[in-house]
Amino acid sequence: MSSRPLLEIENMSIAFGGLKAVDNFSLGVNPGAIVGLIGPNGAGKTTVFNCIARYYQPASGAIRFDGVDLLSARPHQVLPRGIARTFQNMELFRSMTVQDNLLVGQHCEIRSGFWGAALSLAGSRRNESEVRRRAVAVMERFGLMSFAHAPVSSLPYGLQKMVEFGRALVSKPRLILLDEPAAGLNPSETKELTDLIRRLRDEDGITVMLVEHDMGLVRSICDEIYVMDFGRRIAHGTPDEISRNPLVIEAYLGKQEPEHAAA
Ligand SMILES: Nc1ncnc2c1ncn2[C@@H]1O[C@H](COP(=O)(O)OP(=O)(O)OP(=O)(O)O)[C@@H](O)[C@H]1O
Repeated sequence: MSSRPLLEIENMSIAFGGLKAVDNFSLGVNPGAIVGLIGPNGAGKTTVFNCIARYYQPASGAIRFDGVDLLSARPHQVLPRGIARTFQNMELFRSMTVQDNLLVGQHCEIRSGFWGAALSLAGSRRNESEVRRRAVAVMERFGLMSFAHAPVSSLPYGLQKMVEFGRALVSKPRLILLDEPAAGLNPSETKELTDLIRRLRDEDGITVMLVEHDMGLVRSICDEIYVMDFGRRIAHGTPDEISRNPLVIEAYLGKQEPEHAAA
């Protein structure tokens, strides 16, 4: 295993108007790790993801992926570099089928646009069939095969979340960013999700970074946890260290119900 972090964020800051959403934040995610990013509502977690995904441009600081500067990348270059993500409020094409949702966003690999179709380029056909093969493999793994041709809107919420998760995997990312993957799931779906995330790391070697409010899930699968409050990093450590950290307890108890933080 390489000793260099796969993802490094160094002293990153970004403000919206006068609000420092992320304030001098640093983090390192080692290859093959499952890393949690937690904190009370509005702490800046999704903003960190949006900076990594290049939706937001930090005012200062650095982000490196596999040792290479990521801040010079445009949003559409992030997936080809090996970073995929899911969204807090699922961004799916609800009237499209499950299979088509899995293929959307893979256009960096399916190069069969106008010229590909017009010229019947062998290379573009090969790319397309490879991406389709991977989409089928993801549907099989996620129990979505029987819904392949159903519109996403016809699926129960838990399965819709699986579609979004699955879509992030079709590109075979090295790092996946999961934004509240367990939100809205019932306990048995959360258990399935937990097993799935663990298997992706153990069997596929995918590095995982997740933002999540379900502390049971975070504690059970994360190797390390970073805690944010008011845009700043207030703690970093193992799940046990984090659950005993007075700053973390104070950040949660000050803002949320005690049982939420202590869970
Ligand atoms: N595009 C934006 N414009 C203005 N303010 C923003 C923008 N994006 C985020 N913010 C603000 O930045 C702060 C951090 O937001 P962010 O969504 O990153 O928090 P979070 O930790 O993900 O919260 P939650 O757990 O509730 O999702 C919040 O005060 C939010 O209102």
